[in-house]
Amino acid sequence: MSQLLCSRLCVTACSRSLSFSSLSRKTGGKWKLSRWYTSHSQTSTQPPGNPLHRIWNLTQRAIHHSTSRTSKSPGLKFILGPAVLTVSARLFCHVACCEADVNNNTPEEVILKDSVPDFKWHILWEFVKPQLFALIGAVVLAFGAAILNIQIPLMLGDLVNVVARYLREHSGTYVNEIKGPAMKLLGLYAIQGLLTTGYIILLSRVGERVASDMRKTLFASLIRQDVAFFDANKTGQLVNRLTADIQEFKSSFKLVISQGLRSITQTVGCFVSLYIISPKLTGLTVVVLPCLVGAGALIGSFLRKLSRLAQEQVAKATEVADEALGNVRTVKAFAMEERELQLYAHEVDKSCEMNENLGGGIAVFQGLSNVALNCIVLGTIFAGGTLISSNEMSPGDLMSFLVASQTVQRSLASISILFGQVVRGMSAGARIFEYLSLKPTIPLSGGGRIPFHSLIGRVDFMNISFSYPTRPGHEVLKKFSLILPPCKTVAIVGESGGGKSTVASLLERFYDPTNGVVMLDGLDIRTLDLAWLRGQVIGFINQEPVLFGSSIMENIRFGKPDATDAEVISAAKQSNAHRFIMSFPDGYNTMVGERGVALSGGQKQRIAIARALIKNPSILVLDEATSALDAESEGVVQEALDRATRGRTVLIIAHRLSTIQGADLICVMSNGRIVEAGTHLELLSKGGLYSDLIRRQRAEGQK
Ligand SMILES: Nc1ncnc2c1ncn2[C@@H]1O[C@H](COP(=O)(O)OP(=O)(O)OP(=O)(O)O)[C@@H](O)[C@H]1O
Repeated sequence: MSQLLCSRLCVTACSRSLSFSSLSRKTGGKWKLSRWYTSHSQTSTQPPGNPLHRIWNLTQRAIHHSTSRTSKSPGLKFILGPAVLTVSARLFCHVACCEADVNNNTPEEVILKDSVPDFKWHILWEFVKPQLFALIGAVVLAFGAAILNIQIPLMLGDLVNVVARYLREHSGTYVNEIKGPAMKLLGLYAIQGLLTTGYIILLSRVGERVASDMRKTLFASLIRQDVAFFDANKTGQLVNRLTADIQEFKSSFKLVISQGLRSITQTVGCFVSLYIISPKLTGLTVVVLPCLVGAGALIGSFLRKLSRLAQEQVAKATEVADEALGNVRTVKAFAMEERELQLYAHEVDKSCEMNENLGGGIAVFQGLSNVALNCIVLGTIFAGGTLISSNEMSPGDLMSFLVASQTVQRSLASISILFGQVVRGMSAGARIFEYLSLKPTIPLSGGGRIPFHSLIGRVDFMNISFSYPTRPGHEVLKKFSLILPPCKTVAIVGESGGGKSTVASLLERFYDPTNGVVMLDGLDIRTLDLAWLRGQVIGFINQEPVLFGSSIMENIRFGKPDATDAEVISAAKQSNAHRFIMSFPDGYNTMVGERGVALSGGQKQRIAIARALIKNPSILVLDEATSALDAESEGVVQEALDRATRGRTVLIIAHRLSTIQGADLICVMSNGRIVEAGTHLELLSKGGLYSDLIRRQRAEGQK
């Protein structure tokens, strides 16, 4: 907001200067010029008859004296001060505006919030390399546009000098006099327009291509990470890298090339122009500059602090609402609506108060900026007029100084905004690159072998010890050993948290054991091709199957991307899904909704079974596949599972003991170890943990 205001004022001041010259051409008279300027000052921001008006008249008289060469100027010392303000106070306003960039994080905030990893230039280079020609083109065009921008103030000065000469000498016709420099200027504007269009087109092409390459590479890198990586990193955070961070990086990248290059070139170039026009004014500017930057930084940091506090308060209020709405059933069950309402209202009131304070701060700041901006323009005209009257400057020089100083101010303001943007962009880039250079500890491809012989399907867990990487101190499996004989069904039961699902995860090679080996047909699974192992050997069905938001056909085909429609239908028939699928109007083309919301639990489970069966796996892992279903659904799904498990090595992780009584081997797990093993009848006759579990479940079932 404050920046907007500043730019508006900057544009106003600039357009005043430009219109000043153009009107002088149109009217051809100095007093008309003054009337125009005075009336504009009055109608836009100044009350009539204010001191500004008087200063302008004095300046105008000085110009008049200068052109008629009849009088001497007042002392230079009285006028240099205001002129210096032209550049420096505008800079002050811009710096303060940037500091008070209340809607964005400032560099310091970004640095404090995240511990930013190193920015890896070589990774950026890999993305930029394919776009190098377009990028060089954009840089050259942007540079050209900036160089022309340095020329424009000087040419405007020439134009004003022509007007002034005409006023003085009245030689030739006005149009003839002005035609040459005006046409040159027009030509310059046209070329600058073309260069600007060209570099923006090229730059946005480069930016978009770099960003889309980055997105694809980042997604590829993320999706290939192992499961442990996803245990340690929140999904929201990862999605943020793909969206917000890449967007931020792209904006910064484009801004640095366009605005950065242009602003630096213009600042240096226009400073040289300012020095050539008036070394004294320029010298004083350089002296005053640091004080104003300091003052701007102080005001800015105060406003920034207010803004941060207000934002934190808004976040607190949102948190309260989020929690209440997210747990609305609990809130209602305890009749706590009123209490939640009060909590929310309290936080919202606090945030309102803080935002009002911030608004007040910004308003005072903007008021000061406004006054400063107007004073500066007037100061320059006053000072410039005095210099003109002492023959140290021509009216054209004054024009050039005004426009060049405005260009410097705008460029410096852009650079200070840019600095924040560069820090934000580099932090975003560093976070993206951090994930790009990650290597998965269990790579999907990487030289693993595919056995030549057809699989027998024997699995050996040999002396396995395992801790999850996110909890290295907590040993989940302790010297765990188990054999899954080929084409037999082995069930694991036991207390919650005993490590049953962990066994299945190790077979899928979601994790590697800390000690011990998992063997498939006598081969260490770490030596096998992982994509083959997961894609063709092992079928996995868990308690809450996750479907993708596409059609039923596509969801089943997820198990085997090259499967024909006939194969999909056959898998659906095996899993008892065909009939219900055909009862939908769109059949296999029915969309299942996000995460399968448009289907019942039993229907989703049968589609998941079809998805696992379509790849005809030698080994099937069922992790509590029926425990979330009601009795009726369980019957249909169980029937499908019985059919699916025939002729395969099956590992069942079970809660409901009724579903595994027919298993060839039942293992009871406790505290990361197998404590009992045998058939259902053998274990019952032992009267140990298993019969306890059965007794408890029967008792619960009778309640
Ligand atoms: N991704 C993980 N990261 C860290 N610890 C985990 C992770 N998954 C499971 N654990 C821990 O490992 C232990 C065994 O969990 P596991 O899921 O294998 O038990 P379970 O026997 O299948 O339990 P349940 O029957 O309740 O599903 C538990 O203490 C659990 O907290």
